[in-house]
Amino acid sequence: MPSFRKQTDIIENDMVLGEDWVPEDLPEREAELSQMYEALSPATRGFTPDNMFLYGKAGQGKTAATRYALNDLQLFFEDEMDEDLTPVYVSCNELTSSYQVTGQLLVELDEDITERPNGHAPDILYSRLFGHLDEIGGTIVIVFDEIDAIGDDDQILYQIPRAHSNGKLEEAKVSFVGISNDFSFRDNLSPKVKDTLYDYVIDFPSYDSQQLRDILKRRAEIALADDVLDDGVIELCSAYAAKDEGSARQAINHLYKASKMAQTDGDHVVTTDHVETAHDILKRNHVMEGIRGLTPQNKYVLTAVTLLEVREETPARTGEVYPVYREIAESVGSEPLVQRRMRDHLQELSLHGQIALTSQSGGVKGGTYYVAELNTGLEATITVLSEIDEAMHEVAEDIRAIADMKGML
Ligand SMILES: Nc1ncnc2c1ncn2[C@@H]1O[C@H](COP(=O)(O)OP(=O)(O)OP(=O)(O)O)[C@@H](O)[C@H]1O
Repeated sequence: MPSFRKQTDIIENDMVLGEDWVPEDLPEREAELSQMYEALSPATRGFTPDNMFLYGKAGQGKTAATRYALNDLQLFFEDEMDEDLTPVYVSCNELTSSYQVTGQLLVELDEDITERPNGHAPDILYSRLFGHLDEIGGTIVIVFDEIDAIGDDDQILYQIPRAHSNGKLEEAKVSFVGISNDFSFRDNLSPKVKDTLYDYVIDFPSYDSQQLRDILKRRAEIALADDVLDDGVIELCSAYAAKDEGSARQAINHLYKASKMAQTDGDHVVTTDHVETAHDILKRNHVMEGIRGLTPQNKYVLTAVTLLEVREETPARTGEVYPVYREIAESVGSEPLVQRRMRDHLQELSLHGQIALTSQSGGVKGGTYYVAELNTGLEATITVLSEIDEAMHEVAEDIRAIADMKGML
């Protein structure tokens, strides 16, 4: 049973290590910020700022830079301008159409609207949106995070820049910042949207290990007590993040988790051992999140590959995975797919990173074929599979028993 015990004072400010903290300084993003300031600068002369798209992998400071620039512009407006600057942040995650994004914008702008409107004609929704924006007035910058979720349904990116000339907006000067991890999104916009946008496209290249170290040092100075980090802690957190995607979020999470562990253990110093353990936990959480998001069929196919793994029968060909998958699907009361469809699921799992598919040539008939093996931690995978439901729990625990017996865990 857990119990409370006296903790040491390693972390002085948890919020500084949290996701919403906006850093006071982003020296690694000076070049990107200066392009962003250029795009926003028309606002300081009373004109509509230019639209922009920010691209880069996860944790590269796109959101932090946007908040930083807009906070700064807001201060400028307070001191120098007769009108307000209003930033509006919308997460487009899971919003797959311009209609849904417009609905979400209405929810953000109007406190009386608690649910995204549904069933109205798009024009009505746009009129309501522009009516609200005009009521707010001044300069408004809408930040669309994960804008690529809308796919090719990109009307909203046409509506905003054209709203004045189409007579839909009278007062407010509105532009947007689109944030995305998908580099091809801007190129794949419809020609109508591309023609309308006067935009900046700003790339955020991935941080290297040295940059991640600098980011961590600055963060540790504000968040942690003095002299609580052992030699090598910052370096190890940065190295783990750099080895993956160079995400500052990942580096900060390693430091935060390791510091929390040291603190709850009653230690006075964070050591590289704490970082190693933090890394294992974060990696495991990541595996778990990935598996939880899979469809049931994907999970059965993954279970089959996991069983083959503990039987030491991987890498396995599709034809070898299939009977195992079939038996698992049937044992949990699900209709098995035909082999060809199951192969599609193997491919999906390989795209998501849970299994590795390697092509091999030769075989009886010649040509190439694929072999599959597990690409995630065995124990974490079995644990998540066992949490799906009662039937899967039994299957997964049988797999765990074999792995245990063979000393694989
Ligand atoms: N140059 C930097 N200096 C200090 N902190 C940074 C820097 N870059 C990123 N961070 C921090 O890293 C974390 C992730 O950054 P942010 O959310 O801006 O990434 P992002 O590129 O928007 O990622 P995503 O696409 O996943 O949303 C935040 O806590 C942010 O404050």
